[in-house]
Amino acid sequence: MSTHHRTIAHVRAYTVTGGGADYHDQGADHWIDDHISTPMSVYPEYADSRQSFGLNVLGTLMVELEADDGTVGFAVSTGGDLGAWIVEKHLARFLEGARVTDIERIWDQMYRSTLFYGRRGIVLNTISAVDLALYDLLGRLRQEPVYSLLGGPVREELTMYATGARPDIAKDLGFIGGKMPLHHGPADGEEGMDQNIALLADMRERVGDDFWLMYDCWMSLDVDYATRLAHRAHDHGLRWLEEALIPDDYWGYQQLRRNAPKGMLITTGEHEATRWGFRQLLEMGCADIIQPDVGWCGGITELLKISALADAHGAMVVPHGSSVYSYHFVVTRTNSPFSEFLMMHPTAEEIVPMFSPMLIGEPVPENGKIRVPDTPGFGVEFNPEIARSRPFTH
Ligand SMILES: C[C@H](O)[C@H](O)[C@@H](O)C(O)C(=O)O
Ligand SMILES: [Mg+2]
Repeated sequence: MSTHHRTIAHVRAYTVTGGGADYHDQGADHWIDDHISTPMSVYPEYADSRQSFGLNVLGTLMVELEADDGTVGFAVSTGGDLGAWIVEKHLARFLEGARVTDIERIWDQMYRSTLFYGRRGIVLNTISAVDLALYDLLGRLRQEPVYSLLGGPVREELTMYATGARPDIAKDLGFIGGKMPLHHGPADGEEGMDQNIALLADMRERVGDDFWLMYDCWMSLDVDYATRLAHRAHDHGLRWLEEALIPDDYWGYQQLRRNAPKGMLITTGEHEATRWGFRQLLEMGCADIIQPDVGWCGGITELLKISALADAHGAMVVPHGSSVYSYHFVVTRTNSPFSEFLMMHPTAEEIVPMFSPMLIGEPVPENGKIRVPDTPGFGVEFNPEIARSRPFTH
């Protein structure tokens, strides 16, 4: 029977804790939780650790789809119990019995049916996970990698930059640039601002003039602070300033991009979702690079639309994290010239797979490049040694 006639027989949603797709859920003493500037830094009791205000409360959501011939596709995103409930109690009805190839209709039904409580956030993370699982299933049924389903690769391998505390080590590992978390925001005053600049200056000294350095501000600044930071950081060759403001402040981003020194890129979109959210960013001229996370913005089905919109606006699309799910997309688009690799080693000194230890076969950069797996679907398997639970059924 051709794939076109295959239907989805079973939908199952599992949750997993301890790293993986919820990569912020790490142990103690990890660089990713070490006094990073956040929107909660205005409250001193939550300034030292993001886990202290609950960044890791969600956990990983794993969606498994089984076709009527027993073929199983899966995907993971951030979503935990809440996502599992949405899949089992609400979205499963649009999947079971539907044709595996009806991806567009399924997305539309998931989106429309959840509008009264959805639109973005956890609901879009969940819709994304289902959509990615559908692509994985379709790839496995057709025995093709997902990038082939998307029109095929436009390049042989991906060029990667690293996000972590040690751009100097990232340079030695062959990455094209290093993005550091910003440690101090407005609540830390001018002293904090000086420390931000001192760290950047120190890194610039270590990596030389040609290596890209970026600051990830994780939604924690205001326009005035971000503008001043951008101008001081420009003296040290900062390539881009990322997610300086809260995602809802489109007007602030518009102003910041106007204020930024010539040559410095303003980037955002990691916590934005759907073609409509990105339309707002693009039409208002908020960013030079948009950074949708394919596990949060609506999945591949939505990222295709977001990417086309961005292309027409002359903006690059450099997806946030999301491992194989973004690699298969990025390799098919000319307006996504490079990719992010999140350094999940506790001190960012070694390369470990981004969603480690959850996936088997997850590719890692070698000399700063990734070859996207050509095995069916996204080319990864769920690690059977990882405990998962199924909190709800239907
Ligand atoms: C390093 C940042 O604070 C975040 O943890 C990370 O998720 C991010 O924003 C990124 O762009 O990778
Ligand atoms: Mg970021």
